[in-house]
Amino acid sequence: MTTTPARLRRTAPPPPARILHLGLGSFFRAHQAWYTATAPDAHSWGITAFTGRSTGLAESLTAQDGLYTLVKRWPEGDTASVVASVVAAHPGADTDAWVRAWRSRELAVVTLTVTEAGYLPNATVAERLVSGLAARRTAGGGPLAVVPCDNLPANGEVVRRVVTELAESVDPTLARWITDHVSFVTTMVDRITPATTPDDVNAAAELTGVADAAPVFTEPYTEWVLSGDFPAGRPLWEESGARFVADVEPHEQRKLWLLNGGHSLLAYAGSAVGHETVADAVTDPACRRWLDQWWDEAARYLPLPPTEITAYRGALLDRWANPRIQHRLAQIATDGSQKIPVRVLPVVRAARAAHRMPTGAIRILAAWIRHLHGAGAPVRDAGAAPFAAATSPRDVLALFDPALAADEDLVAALEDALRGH
Ligand SMILES: NC(=O)c1ccc[n+]([C@@H]2O[C@H](COP(=O)([O-])OP(=O)(O)OC[C@H]3O[C@@H](n4cnc5c(N)ncnc54)[C@H](O)[C@@H]3O)[C@@H](O)[C@H]2O)c1
Ligand SMILES: O=P(O)(O)OC[C@@H](O)[C@@H](O)[C@H](O)[C@H](O)CO
Repeated sequence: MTTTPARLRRTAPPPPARILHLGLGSFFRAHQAWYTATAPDAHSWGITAFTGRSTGLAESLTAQDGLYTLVKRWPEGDTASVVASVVAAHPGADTDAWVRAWRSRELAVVTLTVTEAGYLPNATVAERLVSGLAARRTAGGGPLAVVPCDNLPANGEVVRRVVTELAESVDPTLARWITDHVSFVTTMVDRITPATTPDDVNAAAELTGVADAAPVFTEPYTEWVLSGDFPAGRPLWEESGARFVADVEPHEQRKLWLLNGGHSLLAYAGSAVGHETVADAVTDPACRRWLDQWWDEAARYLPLPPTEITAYRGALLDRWANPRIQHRLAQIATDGSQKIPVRVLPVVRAARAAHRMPTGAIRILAAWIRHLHGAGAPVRDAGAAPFAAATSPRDVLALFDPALAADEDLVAALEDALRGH
């Protein structure tokens, strides 16, 4: 006799929705929602989450009361828990729910995971935030904190700038209200969370015996470093392992250059030699050599003790070698035009200022240019067109930064790398 699998259902009232999230996807559910759900005051902090546009995930989560299974993939096996912090899930197009959430007096924190491209001036994120803040002001709502959680340096400052500039152009009194009522928090986030596959959905059901249309698979490691004020309070995230610091920058540079820069190297150079996942590429001796060269170069400019950097590099190798995390290089390769400037170019500039030639960084740039012309992972990047149309390496550099294009030695080294020297 076959039995119908159990479904995820809440058995207790949900916590009040005091957090709003934009960018309901895998990473938010493995990271911010998990920190909230595992904090000792989880009963006081529920999350209303919105997708960018899609409807599927919001529908699946609504059908299971916002609950989902978080599977941690240890090298030796999986462990599962149910995350209960998401109390409502809406498609991004549900503007009524959006305005309602912003007008709520309970709302204290707004978190974001909208990809690097979401912070570009032509993206709709700033518009959505400004519309929400305007609705809040009209409703007489109180102060709150906006907490971006994308891989972007000084992400709090970036959001502050795009939101206040847009508000200023729409209604200068709204811009002043935002300055008085909204705190923009800067964060560094880390937890490798590949997109969930249909096989993962089956694996989660087998592991737990419960049908879940939207499980999330992630690595055991997690890190969250934050700096900024929370004028209306926040969950006790530090009890779940988050760190509150005066300056996020050194942590952010360590992570963006070593982890994300290393990922981009493998995504372009590793996929070009036939690798599909990070775990495959990192066990290839040639890729490891390229990685070590890039890490040695980037490490010179990190304002951190060498022992800390060495320990982080060792931890990264362990995390990436976990064969049970199927992190596809094609996923990491997306939106290179937004990622290269934050992951690679700061090291290029620092090296050139020190009269060094950053050969490891040049390898990443050359591999990315080849990728734009068909090598390795497919190109999925709305900003790629001008770079793909550039007729020389100098023109590619000029699109990023004219000062780099004026550096004759750097241009020559990039041309050499593209000729395969
Ligand atoms: N996956 C990871 O390992 C990881 C780790 C650290 C940080 N991040 C950050 O989180 C982001 C999302 O990763 P994910 O794995 O959750 O991806 P995902 O595809 O599962 O979810 C992304 C969500 O963001 C929404 N979105 C995308 N662009 C948007 C925009 N312009 N405006 C509004 N919403 C938008 C999508 O619709 C979706 O709801 C990454 O781009 C990265 O900046 C991811
Ligand atoms: O998520 P993205 O697209 O910004 O970048 C891809 C990966 O480099 C990234 O997701 C890392 O896995 C993550 O930043 C680890 O915390």
